Amino acid sequence: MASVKVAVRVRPFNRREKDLESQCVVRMRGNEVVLDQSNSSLSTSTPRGAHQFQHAFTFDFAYWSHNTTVDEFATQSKVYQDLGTDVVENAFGGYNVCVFAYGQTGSGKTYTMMGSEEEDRGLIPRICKALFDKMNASTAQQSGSTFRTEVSYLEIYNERVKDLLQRDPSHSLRIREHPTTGPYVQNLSRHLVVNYNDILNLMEKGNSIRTTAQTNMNDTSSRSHAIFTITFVNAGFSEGIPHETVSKIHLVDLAGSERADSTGATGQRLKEGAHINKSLVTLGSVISALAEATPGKNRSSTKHIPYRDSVLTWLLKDSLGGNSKTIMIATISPAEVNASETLSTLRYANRAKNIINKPTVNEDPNVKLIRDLRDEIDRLRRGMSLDPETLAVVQKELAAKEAQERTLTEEWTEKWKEAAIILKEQKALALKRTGLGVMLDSDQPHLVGIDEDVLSTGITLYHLKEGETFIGTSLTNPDIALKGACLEDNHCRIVLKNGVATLIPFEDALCMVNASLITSPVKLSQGCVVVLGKTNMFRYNDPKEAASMRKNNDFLNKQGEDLMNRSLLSQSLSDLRNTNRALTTVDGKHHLSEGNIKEIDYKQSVLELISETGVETFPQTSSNEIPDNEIMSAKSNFEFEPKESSSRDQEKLSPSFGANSTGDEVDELYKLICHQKEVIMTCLESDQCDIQNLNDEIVKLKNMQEEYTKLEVSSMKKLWRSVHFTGNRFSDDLFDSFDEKFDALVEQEVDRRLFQDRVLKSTESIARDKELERIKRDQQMLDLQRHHEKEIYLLRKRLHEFQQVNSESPPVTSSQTRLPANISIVQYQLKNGSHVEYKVVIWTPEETWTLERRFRMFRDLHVAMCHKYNALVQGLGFPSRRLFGNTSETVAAERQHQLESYLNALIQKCALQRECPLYNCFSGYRVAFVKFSPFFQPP
Ligand SMILES: Nc1ncnc2c1ncn2[C@@H]1O[C@H](COP(=O)(O)OP(=O)(O)OP(=O)(O)O)[C@@H](O)[C@H]1O
Repeated sequence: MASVKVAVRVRPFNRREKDLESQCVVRMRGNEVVLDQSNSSLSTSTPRGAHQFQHAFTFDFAYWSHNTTVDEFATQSKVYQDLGTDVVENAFGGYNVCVFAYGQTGSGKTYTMMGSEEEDRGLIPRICKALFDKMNASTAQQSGSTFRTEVSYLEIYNERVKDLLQRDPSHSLRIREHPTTGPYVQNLSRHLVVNYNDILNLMEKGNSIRTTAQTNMNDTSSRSHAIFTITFVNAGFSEGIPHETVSKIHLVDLAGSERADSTGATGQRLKEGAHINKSLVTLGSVISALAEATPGKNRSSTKHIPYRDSVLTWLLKDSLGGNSKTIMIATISPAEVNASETLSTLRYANRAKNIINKPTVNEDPNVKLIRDLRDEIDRLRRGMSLDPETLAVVQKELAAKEAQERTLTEEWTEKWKEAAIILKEQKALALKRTGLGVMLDSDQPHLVGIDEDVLSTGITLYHLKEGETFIGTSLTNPDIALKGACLEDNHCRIVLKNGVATLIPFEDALCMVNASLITSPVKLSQGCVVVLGKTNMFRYNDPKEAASMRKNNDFLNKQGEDLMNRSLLSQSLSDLRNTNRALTTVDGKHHLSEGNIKEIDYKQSVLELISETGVETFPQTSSNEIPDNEIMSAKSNFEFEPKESSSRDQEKLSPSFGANSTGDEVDELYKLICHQKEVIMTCLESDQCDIQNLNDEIVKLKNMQEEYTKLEVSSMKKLWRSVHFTGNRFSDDLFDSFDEKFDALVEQEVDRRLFQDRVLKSTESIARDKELERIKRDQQMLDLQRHHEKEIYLLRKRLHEFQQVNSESPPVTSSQTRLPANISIVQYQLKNGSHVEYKVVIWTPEETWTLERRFRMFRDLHVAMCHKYNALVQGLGFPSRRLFGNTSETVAAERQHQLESYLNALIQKCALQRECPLYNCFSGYRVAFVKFSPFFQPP
């Protein structure tokens, strides 16, 4: 049994409270919180009278974060030390934990739970960091424990549950109740995380989706309850006894309780507020009901707990009065204006102190059974020495228990080992999104399967073990089981030692590394291509070697040629086996040349294609050439072993084979291909080359070329078949015809590659030119815009001077007052590595001055303006608050534009208001701006 721990935190005055010159009515003495409340600050229900009320409450912790000047000031770090460290300890101990922040809107819940900038991080990121630090320390000490951490993040908005970590969080999820583990959200995504950064990224992603809005009380008010859940598994052996615990850590940032009048909510905001209040009222009822329930008695029979009355309480059922160690943080405002809401929060928190939970260690049931059996065995062993009469019975029982314990331990150990391997591999693997693509990466040496089967759709990644990894067919039960042509049962092994992988082929096994046949051990290096048998192709990756090569620019010099060979994955698989001869190096660059391609034994692949029909083919040779004597022997085979033939087959053997309809089709197609190439070249050479159009034409050409190859191969197949089935003489005509077709195919292939090379180069240069052109155009536009802005102001200045000289000139109309200045944010800079400062230039007809302002100052300006000009400023698109990444380049660049537009829109809108110091301003701009807001005070 453990009661809910309750902490109270008071925040600094916010701008509204400062503007109202509110008094601080909260005091703290140790863990006691005192609220001094005069009748003026009481709610309307309080009786009138000139009394001063004092309310004192004692909590487990009281945090004074109102002003930094006093010693008791509680920082984010202090709050973490008191509350967060316990959360981490309990998670490691296998307990469920829940931390939730409750309080009036704008009282500091999100600040306490999430925090903001690096040094101001709140409880959730600090807990996550400590959790991983502890896991890493435990792994470094080789404690034998393995960990698995998963996170999920949801929000309850208008009583609907949304997944904050899904691409499309618009749908709402259903809540179900498991008979033993309690309520859960069906289909909520769970994400495996292996380090702190993974968690931060997910948190940032969720926070950016979370529903927030601006209210009078808070410029980024959370309009939903958010539950960040970490599921943490800790498994391993200690002193020969297995242990496995699972703990759930719920970190909850509730939406704020609010009064419609103080938040200024209407429409959607009012509806949200009603839902928020409803669930918080239910939370209050649950807390009251639990607090009133007598500890020790069966609560459900004595008091109904209305968990199901709201989604929030239903989901937090276990955390309130159930299996969890729970902490409540009540956040309050120090101001007199909020005294009645502060009192209600303190009463709420005071009640929560009385909730008694029943936390238990969430141990794997099998592990628990093993431990119980061990205790039982120890007890039986002790009994053996004491009572010789019952010895036989005890011995029998002991043997049975020991056997049961052994089996269970073995089973668990197996499961644990497997889980540890999977976890290790999962740790090594990372799935990253890169633009439209998804990149599967690993930090261990591995082979990536390149499947020759066009129907295969997945990617296979094989990690290499330290030591030996055997590769063969499934018959020998190797580490990597493959199938395919020319694969030996025991094909090869890869030895990984001190980060170096060596491929050792078994006798007669067909293994190639970078297209060279290997018969003795070969060291594998980053990017090399391994072919095992005829159809299994892999790329070897060694992430450490790749990193060091990247660092030393090795891939640009020393191993240039080798790496180019490796990059031949873009070539067809048959070619890849012959890459050594497919390229020549001239001036360090690689070129495909006709001669080289002739050397690629293209004939070999065509022969392979033909052989698919089951027709005898020329035997293969290691040099991939077809020696004349082999052809002669094939010829004689056909001559001396005649086979029966049909008259249809006979027809096909006609010497005029090349002139049949297929031949015409081929010729026609060839012409079309030539024409298509013309089309593409014309498109490339034109100034208006449209890339999309070009791509379509290239696809057409590719299809034609494929069709051409297909037709040629099929005509050759027919030829072969006719020779085979008729047993006819292998005439010189036929042989020439066959040879001719080979040549045509080879020529076509050479042509295709040269053309492809040419198109590629032209496309790249077009794309580059277009990009440069675009950048130049943008720059010119920008310069022009700046120039115009300057000119407009000079003209306005002259107009103004003219008006002053000529006092009879007509008064300025309000439409002329619209733009008293123009504001540009010309650059931003990272200061002291901790925050970004934006350089703001204010151009007025009189003068120009420059300011350096950080984001926080813009926000203060916005809050002040909202307060002063209200609805006018609300919709101006002030950039939303980011919890993390404020110092990142992307966020700063994005904000630069947003803030610039915001400032210009702000002065445009406000300058039209009579009460605004910029209204009808035609001189003394600087003074008017400073009066408008101290933000514009020149340095
Ligand atoms: N302890 C604190 N120290 C400094 N600033 C604080 C503190 N607590 C809150 N603030 C500031 O007060 C403002 C409101 O805080 P926050 O957004 O955390 O309130 P909230 O209770 O989460 O509000 P809501 O319920 O509307 O979401 C923020 O600008 C925040 O930076």
